[in-house]
Amino acid sequence: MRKILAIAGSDCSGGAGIQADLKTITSHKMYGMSVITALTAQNTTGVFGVMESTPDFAAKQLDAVFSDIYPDAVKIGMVSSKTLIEVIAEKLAEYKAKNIVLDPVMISTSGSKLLNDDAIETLKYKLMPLADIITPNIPEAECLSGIKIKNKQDMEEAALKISKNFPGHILIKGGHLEDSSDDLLFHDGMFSWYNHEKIKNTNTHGTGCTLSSAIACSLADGFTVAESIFNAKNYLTGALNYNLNLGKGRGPLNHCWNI
Ligand SMILES: Nc1ncnc2c1ncn2[C@@H]1O[C@H](COP(=O)(O)OP(=O)(O)OP(=O)(O)O)[C@@H](O)[C@H]1O
Ligand SMILES: Cc1ncc(CO)c(N)n1
Repeated sequence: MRKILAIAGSDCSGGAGIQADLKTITSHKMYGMSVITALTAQNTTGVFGVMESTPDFAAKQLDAVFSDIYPDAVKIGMVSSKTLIEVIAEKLAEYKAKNIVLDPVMISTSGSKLLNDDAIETLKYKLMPLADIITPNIPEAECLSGIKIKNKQDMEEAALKISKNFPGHILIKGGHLEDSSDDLLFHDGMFSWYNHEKIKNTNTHGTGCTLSSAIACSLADGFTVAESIFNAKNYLTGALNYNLNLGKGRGPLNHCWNI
């Protein structure tokens, strides 16, 4: 049984965060574990409150997991503060965690801030170096690169800029583009595009969390990063295509589609 650890925030409405991660991991028939970095009060319409874990308590959770059931892959999502990022980076290095997928969560689909401004540098220089792959969406790639992204050419330019500080795989997700949702992978000087038909479904809450967890599952199974992205996109397409329609805003995905 493959074991996957998700380090992320809780979304009480079940669409994003730890809930999306654990649903994705279970749908892959793997064993999911969680280190919860924050509780959020949110639903399909917005984020109404955030209560962070203390850094000490996050460290205790990481010790409890790593000292007992060593994960085959780790997905990192929402980590909102500098001190939390620091403690997570220290623990992942101490335990020599492998197959690390970092989704640098900054803002929710509904537009709420999930990362403090003073934590961006720590994310860039302490957590990113530990990751095998980072999966920023367009606003996150803009923040990491300092480039305004309006089209696919800008995505390539942003990836090149991010690669100056990060040698791993950079997947810029295109879900926020108007006329496509193509994702760009940059690694070792090479661009690869994951072209995909844009599905007519506005219920996209948790797509980013789902994609990064699904990538972690395939990495744990021994697939390469490029293969893992391909598998994860297939999983995500199934969950989006189901057209689940819950809540009054941007609803969640259906993780039961392939069980
Ligand atoms: N309408 C769509 N049709 C097909 N794929 C989509 C669609 N919307 C998003 N995706 C895919 O979902 C994944 C996540 O993309 P997106 O850019 O929305 O991430 P995100 O903003 O981090 O997600 P989240 O809503 O969880 O914050 C990408 O692989 C993207 O291509
Ligand atoms: C807890 C959490 N993590 C990530 C996101 C981004 O979708 C969210 N909305 N909530």
